[in-house]
Amino acid sequence: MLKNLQPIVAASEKVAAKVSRTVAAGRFPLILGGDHSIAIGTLAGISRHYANLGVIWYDAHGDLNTPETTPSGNIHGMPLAASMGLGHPALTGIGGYVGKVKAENIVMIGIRDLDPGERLLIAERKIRVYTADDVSRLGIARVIAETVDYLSARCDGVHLSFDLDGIDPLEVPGVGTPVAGGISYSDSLAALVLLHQSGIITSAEFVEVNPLLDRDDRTVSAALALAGALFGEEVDSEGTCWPAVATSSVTASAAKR
Ligand SMILES: NC(=[NH2+])NCCC[C@H](N)C(=O)O
Repeated sequence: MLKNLQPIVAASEKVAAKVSRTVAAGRFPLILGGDHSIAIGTLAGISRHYANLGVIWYDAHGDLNTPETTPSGNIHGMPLAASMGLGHPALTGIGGYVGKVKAENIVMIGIRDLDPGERLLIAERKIRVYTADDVSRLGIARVIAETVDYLSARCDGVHLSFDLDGIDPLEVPGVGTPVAGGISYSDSLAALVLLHQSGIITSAEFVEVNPLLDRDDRTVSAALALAGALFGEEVDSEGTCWPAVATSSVTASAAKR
């Protein structure tokens, strides 16, 4: 059983059409979710403009389930599979074509919660994965450098699909499916600075921000700072990004007075 299939199909078609127009107009599509099912629409809208769209999937989860493998029926666990052409035809066919992303053009970062069917798919299709543990072991700078090298050699555009649950939930609690042991917020911010410097990112989305589950707006602020970093906003020595802290530092210094 797929939960909320019809409303998600309708929303995905709308997102796909709008995002496609944005790319066609030569502008940078930035999509803010919403749960990760939104990626079905964004990738459908973007990929038609590229021969080999690369995807960086920054996430705790694989989101590679199909109706056969899903443990929950939640479509936000399926967007990457659907974009590869696997799953329910109503989802794989969004935008009027099937197969938006090729397995060899995907790099997953932060992964630490995979269902059995997802593990199988990753192994079969040889999808490139950096787990959260790989990031601690290799360092974020090396992971991003390898990702940039790998994708820039084969892709004519790169979409960043950034799920806030890729970051450790102790730092960003406002997500629906938190998994312990995530990438630190400061490493994540560093990743976005490095991606900005690489110049390879041609579209991006930030998803799974749920203000109802947030504490002290931490997740909302993090998402704003990460998006800012992707566009070259300055990050200070503490790893905070100016647009997100501008108000809070003013309040903090006002409070001290
Ligand atoms: N975008 C997400 N938060 N996905 C979580 C997916 C969790 C689980 N693997 C499922 O398919 O139900």
